[in-house]
Amino acid sequence: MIRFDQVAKRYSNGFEALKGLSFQIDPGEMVFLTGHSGAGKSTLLKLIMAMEQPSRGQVLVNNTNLNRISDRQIPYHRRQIGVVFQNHQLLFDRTIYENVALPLVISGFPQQDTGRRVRAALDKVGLLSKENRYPLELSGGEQQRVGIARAVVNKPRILLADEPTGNLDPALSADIMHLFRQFNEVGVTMLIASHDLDLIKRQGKRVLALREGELVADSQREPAHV
Ligand SMILES: Nc1ncnc2c1ncn2[C@@H]1O[C@H](COP(=O)(O)OP(=O)(O)OP(=O)(O)O)[C@@H](O)[C@H]1O
Repeated sequence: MIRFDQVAKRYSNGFEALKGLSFQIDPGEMVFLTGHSGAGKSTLLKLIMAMEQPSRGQVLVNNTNLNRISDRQIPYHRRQIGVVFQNHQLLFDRTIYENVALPLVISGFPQQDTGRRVRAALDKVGLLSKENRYPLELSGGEQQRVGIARAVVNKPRILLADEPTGNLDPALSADIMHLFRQFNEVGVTMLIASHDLDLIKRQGKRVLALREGELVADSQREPAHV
């Protein structure tokens, strides 16, 4: 569950990126977040990750109020959340296997079980045969799928994606959406920030629309109009 109660975010330069947002995403939902460049989408995702703190209001994730968690609890909180970025942020001097294993290594996951988990994640994204290759030997769509395998290797209950199809052509973007739906079908809560309104419309899922830091539409309650 993700809940925002009257959340505002003012950056230290005084800019108010979010202006009093309230919404709730239930476990197992798949929701899109849309809005113009600068509308506040990445800020909203960073608040869920506890990478930024709200300047007003509260963010709750799985019943934990992020205003109240200590620095020590933050790594545990982040382990429950997988994140997929537009530019996938892979390490180019490491193999596909090593890139996907990284979150497990960081969290101290037992080494003897790492191979099984990494291969299960690579299998889900259809890249099991490429585990010994390096990122630059893969296409852009394949690199993005490695980023998704890395995001799900910890089996997070929540998956966030920030413009995950921004660099991909329509066919590859549709493949990525198909993968996301498969994760959602096994219970992963998904929040996907995207500008691609056509792609979003085709998914037939709930859409939250931001404009200048305000929630201007929630398609569960009214038709989205951005
Ligand atoms: N650390 C920061 N300090 C000051 N202002 C910031 C900071 N991060 C973001 N902003 C500003 O907050 C606003 C919202 O940014 P944000 O990245 O959340 O938007 P976005 O909707 O994700 O945009 P895009 O689609 O272009 O990534 C922008 O005007 C941005 O310049």
